[in-house]
Order: sequence, then C-alpha cells, then structure tokens
Amino acid sequence: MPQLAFASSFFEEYERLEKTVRKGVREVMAKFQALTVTELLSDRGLRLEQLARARDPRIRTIRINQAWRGVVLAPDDGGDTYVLLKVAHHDKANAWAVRHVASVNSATRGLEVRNVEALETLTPTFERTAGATATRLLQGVSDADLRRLGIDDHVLRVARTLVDKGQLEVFGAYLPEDQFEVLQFLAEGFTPEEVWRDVVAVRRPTAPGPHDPDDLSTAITHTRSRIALVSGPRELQDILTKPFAAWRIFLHPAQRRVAYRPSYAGPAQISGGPGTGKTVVALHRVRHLLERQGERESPERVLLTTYTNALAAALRESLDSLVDDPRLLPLVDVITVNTLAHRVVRRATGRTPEMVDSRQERLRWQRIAAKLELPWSEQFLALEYRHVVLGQGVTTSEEYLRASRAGRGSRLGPLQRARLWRAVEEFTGELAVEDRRTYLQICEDAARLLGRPGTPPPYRHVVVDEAQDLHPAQWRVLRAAVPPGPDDLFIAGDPHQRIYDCRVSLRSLGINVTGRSTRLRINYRSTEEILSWATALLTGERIEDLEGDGRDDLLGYRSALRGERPVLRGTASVTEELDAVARQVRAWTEADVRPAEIAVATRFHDHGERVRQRLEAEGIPVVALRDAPPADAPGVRIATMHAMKGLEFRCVAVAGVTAAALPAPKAITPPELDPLQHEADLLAERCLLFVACTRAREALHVSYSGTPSPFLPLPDTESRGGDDH
Ligand SMILES: Nc1ncnc2c1ncn2[C@@H]1O[C@H](COP(=O)(O)OP(=O)(O)OP(=O)(O)O)[C@@H](O)[C@H]1O
Repeated sequence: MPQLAFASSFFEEYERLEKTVRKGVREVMAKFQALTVTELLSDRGLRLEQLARARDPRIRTIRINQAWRGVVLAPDDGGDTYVLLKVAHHDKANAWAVRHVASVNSATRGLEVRNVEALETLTPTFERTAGATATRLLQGVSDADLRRLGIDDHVLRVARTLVDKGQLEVFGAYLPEDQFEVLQFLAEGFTPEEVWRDVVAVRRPTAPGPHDPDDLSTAITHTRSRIALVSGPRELQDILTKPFAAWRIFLHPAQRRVAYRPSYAGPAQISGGPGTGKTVVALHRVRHLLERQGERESPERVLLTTYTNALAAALRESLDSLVDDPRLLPLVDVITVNTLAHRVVRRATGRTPEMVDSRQERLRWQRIAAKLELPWSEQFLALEYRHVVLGQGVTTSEEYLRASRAGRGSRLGPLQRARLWRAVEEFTGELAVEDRRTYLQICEDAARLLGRPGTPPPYRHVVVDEAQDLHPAQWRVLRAAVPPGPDDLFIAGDPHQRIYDCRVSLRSLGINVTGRSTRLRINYRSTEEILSWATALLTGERIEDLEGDGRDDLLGYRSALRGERPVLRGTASVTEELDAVARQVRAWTEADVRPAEIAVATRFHDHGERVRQRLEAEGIPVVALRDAPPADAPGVRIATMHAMKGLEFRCVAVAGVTAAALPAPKAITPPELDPLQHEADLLAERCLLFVACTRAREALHVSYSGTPSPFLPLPDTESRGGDDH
C-alpha cells in the first residue's frame, strides 16, 4: 500500500482552494490510500503522469478533476511514499512540475525541492550585475563552512553572487528549503556553528548513515519540519479538514528554536508583529515544558495565561490537540491573570469579593471628586490610581508623595498629592467596607498573598500570551506565582497591539529578559497587501517595547502570502455604508467563504448592531462574539475591535471608521488635562484599528460614512468603491 505524505507547501495553498477542488483532493488522497502501488500507477482516473519536459522524472502530476492537478513526488528508489507537493490549475501545475527537482540535503539529510529553471536563469544575471560590486553578502563565510552546512555546488554559486539580503529573498522562493534557511541565518549574522546547532543539528537524524543523494524515501522520513506522513484514513481526514492547523506540524525554524530551546536561564521573551506565530510558539513552549517533565515523581505545574476568557478557551482547545499525552494536560491551567488572582484570593481568604467594573469605578471617582470638592475629573483620578498608585504598588501617603509620576503629563505638588491621596483612601475605604474590589485590586491582593513568607508559588512555569496589555499589578501576580529561576516565565507579546495603555518596566518588576529575547518577522496569517496597508497605520508612531526600556519597530516584518489590496470605502450616509458592507460580505460568501470565517469589527456595539440587522435583512446568518458562540456555530462574527484581539478570520470588514468613532472621544484624555496621557490614549486607539485590520487573512474591507477617522490613509481612487462618494 503506498504511503501518503504532505509537504508544507501544499498546506500554504490548500485552504485557499475552492470547496469543490478541496473535495477532489480528499477523494484522490483517499483513493491513494486504498490502492496498491501497481494499481496506483495504472489507475486511469488518477493519471499519475510523468511529464515529457520534466527536469526530474520523479516529480509527476495527478488528476484532481477536469481542471486541477496535484504535483506529486514519486520516488523511483523502490520506496512507496508519495509526497503531495502542490495543487494547482492544470497549466500551472504542469509548469511547476517540469521546473522543479528534488534532492537530499547532505547536512540535514532532508528532502528539498528547487526551481532549477529559475535558478539557471537568474544566477548568470545576478553574477553579471554583482560583477562590479566589491562586497558580497556571505563573504565572511568560507566555502568549506557552507558545504558543511549542506550548501551544494549549485546553490554555492548562487550564494556567491548575492550582494544583499534583498537578493537572497528574491532567490528564496526557488532555492532548496533547508539550504535557503541556512543562507538566511548566515545573512542575519549567525555564525556557522550557531547555524549548525539551530538549523542543521535539530533536523539531522541522530545516527545518519552515508549520504545517498538518490535515497529520497529515507530523506522524506527525515523531513519532519516540512513533510507530514499520514498513517491512516483518520489522520488523512484530520489533516485535510483542519489544514490551517498545519503549524502543529510545521514550525518555522525561527519559531522552533525559541519554543524548543531546552532551557532558558531566566525569563524569556518572544515578540513580533501580528500573525507571526507568537501564540503558536507559546503553545509549543508549553508542550516542551510538559514533555520535559518525563516521568518526574512530583510533576511541575504550568500556567498558560492570556488576556481574555475567550482567548484562554481557544488556547485550551489548541493545547489539547497539540499535546498527545493526556496525562500531561491536567498539569496546565489555562486561565487569565484576573481569574488566577481571584482564585488565589478565594483560596487564601475563603471569600469572593464582588467585582467593580470600570464604569462603576468611574462613577465612584466622580462622586468622590464632588464630595471632596477636588479640582480633578473622574477620568484623571481613575488614571492616577491606575498608573501611579496601582502601577507602582503604592500603599501609603508617604509612598505616594515620593512616587514617580513619569509618563503623567501634569505636575502635582506635595499639597495636591495629599489631597489626591485623600481621594484614594476614600475610594479604597468605601470598597473595603462594601467588600468589593476592582480587578486590579484583586491582583494586588493576590500578589501580596502569594508573596507571604512560607507560601509556595503555585506554578513552576508561567507562559504568557498577549503580554503587551498586562498591567504592573497583573505582572506582580505572575512574578509571585512562580519561583525565580530557569524557565520561570516565557512571555509572548506585540507592543504594536497594545490597546489598554499599560506602561510596564518588566525589569523593575523583577523580570529581566536581557539576552533571552527573540523577535519573529514572518507573518503567516495575512497577505503582504493587508500587512503593508495595516502597518502604514502606525508609521511614524513611537512604540515602547515590551520591557518598557526602549523602542520597538516592525523592521523586516513580511508575509509570503499574496492577495487583493484592502478596500477602503467611504460613503455619504450610514445606510450606504451598511449596504456596502452587506454587498462585500455577500461577495465573500458567494466566493465560497463560510460565514463563520468572516468577521465585522466596529469600535462600538451600536454600530455592530446596525451591521447585524443589515446582514440579517440580507439573509446572511450572524452571531455576536460577545455571546461567546461555539467555534462551529454558523454565522458571520460581529465584534467590537477590542474583542477581535488574538483572533483571525479569512475575511474581515472593519466598519464605522469615522472621525467620531476613532479615536473614541470618551477614550481620550483632553490634552489640557494631561498632554502625555492624551498622546498615549490616541496611540492606543490607533493600535486598536491596527489590531482589527490585522485579523484578516485574505481580504480586508475598511469603511466609514461621512468624515473618515484621521487614522485612515487618504482614500485613493483605486481602492475606493467607484459608486460611493
Ligand atoms: N510555522 C507556521 N506554519 C504555518 N502556519 C503558521 C505557522 N506559525 C503560525 N502559523 C499560523 O499563523 C497564524 C497566526 O499565528 P498566531 O496566532 O500564533 O500569531 P500571533 O503572532 O500570536 O498573532 P497576533 O499577535 O496577531 O495575535 C495562525 O493561523 C497560525 O496557525
């Protein structure tokens, strides 16, 4: 019986295929599994054809349906494993098949595929243009080192022509995969020893025999990072119905390096723009920490934490399908920091205080300001309490007098501070009497309880996702929940997606990631068109890094996926905008996108409600994300931009992006009250729009009626709807 395998290049495109083609692929693959090799080769329906002009006779095509073909690697070394490399339209599949050649990497022993034709055409051109240039990209690396790292003669010639990283990227799509990665790492400045350790050694079999360039079958089994072997119909079904979960199998080496590093001497951090796989890496890190525990007698508990309950639920689900050993899963708690804090307080005190939400908190500050006849607004008081008092864990008036107010744009002299502290005492005193707490107060309590001498920290490892929005009080809980030491904290986050204005200096909280920090740069979610459009929203903004000590940027942030440019649509009226959104959603569903793969994001619930009604009138099923629908509930998702954090959809419409909604007036501190806070609030609103737009995988539609948000680029005729104003 032939064995089936899938290359990661196949998954990159499979999801985007039309439903009927995907069905064809499933049927063909099932047939593959049912036939013997002889039957397979002679099957008239499949037509496992060798192509006349093929550069590699082992790369063949099979028939998926009338118009579509699969490209298959059929080893001729007696092996019976067939690798599906690609599915494409007839002509494209044939063109691809004739140009590519398979080979075995001499260092990793993995299977690679290269576009020989492109390399043969490009190399002489690049050699000619490079001729006059004195410096070359890899001039510091010897031929011997390159060969030791698996670079063959053909690729060596290419490597020697390269002048800069841009050229390497141009070649990237045509080069054999492992060799391309080796060159990328070297180009980034890694030493040959580091590249050997991080790229080659992690893939090379432990006891490799002599290098046999023709033994493709063995090479296939060595290519775990890019080829998934399928053992039975169930696995086939799994792999083809959840292709977007391909990351479970294929981590990019940059991701693997971080997730599976045996141990970090202390807290480690991974950052990167939206969709770079930070959540995926955090999940794999948890798997690594679990699997490393082996048969240890007293197992070590792990906390996997994130910002919202919905995200925690999604992490739990992903973790369950990533970790094979069911005995390890109960060792992990997947909960938000607030839930953890609540739990700690309940266990220690036996009481569950009633929670005060931010609206109730504001009303209380308003009342206190009036009662004490203070000159400050409730917003000012709430922010002072959040950023200065809770931010620094201030508990007495003396501490408050001395507290740094860096980042606050107003001066408060000693007398003013004394007056303000009266308000803080009033606020905390009232809540204490009523046995009520805000979420951050609960965190403060929990950190104190966990820090009591003799209290054993509940976890041995803490893995944090969406770290950019955690408040210092929440960090204190996490710091206290795990003893300082190797692999204590693993932190994933993106400061460009900071939407709650949390200013944190991790170092001052006892979390020092120096030397253990990595940035991911490849986006796996969105097309380059969506990325560059969304990234432009943040151009020129100063973004503080996760540690709070410097600046972050999106240098080198890119996607290999290509698609349509986002549409920015302005209309004269709300009704027209709703019509435009409905038309767009309809167009997506007609193009075979399931409603559940579409989301509409708005700044406020009320505009979301209008969209919901408009779509329902159109007969399109709709569900509101705030009703926490099950993952498989049918219907277009309607959500606020805040609720879109951490999620992704094939198609996203961001609606109501008007001057009145973004920035939301209520979220912005008036500049006369505090100019620094004003700027910080504006940035958080801008980042919110960035977050909403970067949830889209394939298509993005941004709309407004009347005056557009100042965050939006000026509309150009090409990306605007012709019939709208
Ligand atoms: N190596 C990989 N191969 C294929 N797909 C991947 C890989 N890594 C991540 N992905 C996919 O890319 C998408 C984004 O990943 P993920 O959600 O982990 O990114 P993120 O950096 O946490 O994003 P954000 O910060 O925007 O929430 C997911 O659909 C994930 O399955």
